[in-house]
Amino acid sequence: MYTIQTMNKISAKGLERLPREDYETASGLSHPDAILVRSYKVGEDDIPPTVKAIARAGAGVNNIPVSYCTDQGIVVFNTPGANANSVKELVLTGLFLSSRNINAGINWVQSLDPAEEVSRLVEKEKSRFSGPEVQGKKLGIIGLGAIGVLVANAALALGMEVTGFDPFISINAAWGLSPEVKKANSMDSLIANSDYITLHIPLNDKTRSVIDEHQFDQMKEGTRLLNFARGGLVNNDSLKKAIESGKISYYITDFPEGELLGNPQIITIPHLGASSPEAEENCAVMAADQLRIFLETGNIRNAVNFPNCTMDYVGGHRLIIANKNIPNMVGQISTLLAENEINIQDMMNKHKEGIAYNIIDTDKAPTEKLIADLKKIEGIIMVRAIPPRD
Ligand SMILES: NC(=O)c1ccc[n+]([C@@H]2O[C@H](COP(=O)([O-])OP(=O)(O)OC[C@H]3O[C@@H](n4cnc5c(N)ncnc54)[C@H](O)[C@@H]3O)[C@@H](O)[C@H]2O)c1
Ligand SMILES: O=C(O)[C@H](O)COP(=O)(O)O
Repeated sequence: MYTIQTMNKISAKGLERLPREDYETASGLSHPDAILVRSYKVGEDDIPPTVKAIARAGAGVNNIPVSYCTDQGIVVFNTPGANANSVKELVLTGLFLSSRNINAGINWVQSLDPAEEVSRLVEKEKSRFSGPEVQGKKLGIIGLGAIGVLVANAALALGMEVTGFDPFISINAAWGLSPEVKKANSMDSLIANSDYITLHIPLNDKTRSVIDEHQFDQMKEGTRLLNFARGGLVNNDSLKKAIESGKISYYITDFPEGELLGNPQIITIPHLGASSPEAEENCAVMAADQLRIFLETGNIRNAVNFPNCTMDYVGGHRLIIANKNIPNMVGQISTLLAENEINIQDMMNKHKEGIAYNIIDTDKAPTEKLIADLKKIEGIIMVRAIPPRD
C-alpha cells in the first residue's frame, strides 16, 4: 500500500488514477510515500523522510524546495502543458481587459443608482471607457513554452503582430510556434517595441524582478503589461513608478498582493489561470499517473530535478539508484552487485545536470544489506528496491 499526502484539493479524476486497493490518499498523513500538491508552499519541514516523490499538479515549482528535494533523492514532478490552454484563455481575457477599459466600465455601471435612467447615463458617459482594439498592435511574449506558444498563435489569429523572446526555447515548443511569430534577440528590444507585453517564464533566482526599473524605462509610453506567470517577476516599486509616469497604462496580474490593490490601472485576478475543470483534471491526472509510474516502476517522466528515464518493467527485481553525476559511480555499483552474486539483466543510466539516475533490473532480489552498502558509496543519494509485482 502506498500513501499519498495531498496538500491542496486535487481533482477527483486525478485521485481516481490511484487505485484504492493500492493507494491511500489523504491530507493528514504522517509518513507518506509521496506528496501531491498545487500551489501550497511546501517547506522542508513538510517533507518527512519517507517521501520519495512530490508531484506538482501544475507548471510552476517555485512553491517546492527543489534543491533540497534533489539532495534528499526526492523526485519532483510537474505537469508540463496540462493547464496551458486554460491559462491562454485567461491571458486573452487579460489582453482585452487591458485594452478596452472593460473593468472600469463595468464597475462604473454597477455603481449607478438603479433609480436613475441608467440607459441614458450609459450612452452619455460611455466615451469615458473607450479603448483601442488589439488588432494590428504589437504583442511581445517573454517565454515561449507551453503557454507562450499558445498565446502567440492565438494573438496572431486576432491580427496582432507577435514577437517572442526565449533563449532556451525547446524544440517541441518551436515546432508548435507559428512561423509568423518574430524572434527578438534580446528582452530589451522586445520590450522597447511592444504595445502589449506578456510574461510566460518560471520564477526562479535568475528571473526574480526581471521586469524592473531598467525594463520599464525601455517601454513605450502606455504599454500594457500582463503577468499570468508569477508575481515575483515584476518589481512592484518600479511598476508603481511606471504607472505614475505613464509608461504603463494597465498592469493585469493573476498574482494580487496587498500593495497592488486599489489602483485603477492594476487589474488583479485571484490566480485563476489554471482554475478550469479541464485544467484541474488534466494536471491531476498527469501528476497522479507520473507518481504512480515512479512508485511502482521507478520510471521517471517529467521530473524537474531528475532526468527522464524509463525502461520496460516486466515485474522482476528492480533497483533504482540516484547518484551525483561523477566518474566511477556505475563501476562501483556494478562491482557491489557482482560481489553479491547478483547479475544485471538490463540497465539504464541517464543524467540531468549534477544528478545521474539508474534503473537496474537484476536476476535476484537485492538484500537489505546490499541496499545499505550501496547507500554507503560516496556520491549515492538514493537507493530503492521496487517491490516485484504479482
Ligand atoms: N496563472 C496561472 O495559473 C499559471 C498556470 C500555469 C503556469 N503559470 C506560470 O507560467 C510559467 C510558464 O508556464 P509554461 O507552462 O509555459 O512553462 P514552460 O516550462 O512550458 O515554459 C517556460 C518557458 O520560459 C522560458 N524561459 C525561462 N527563462 C527565461 C528567460 N529568462 N527569458 C525568456 N524565456 C525564458 C523557457 O525556455 C520555457 O520555454 C510557469 O512557470 C508558471 O510560473 C501560471
Ligand atoms: O504554475 C501553475 O501551474 C499555476 O500557477 C497554477 O496553480 P494552481 O494549480 O494553484 O492553480
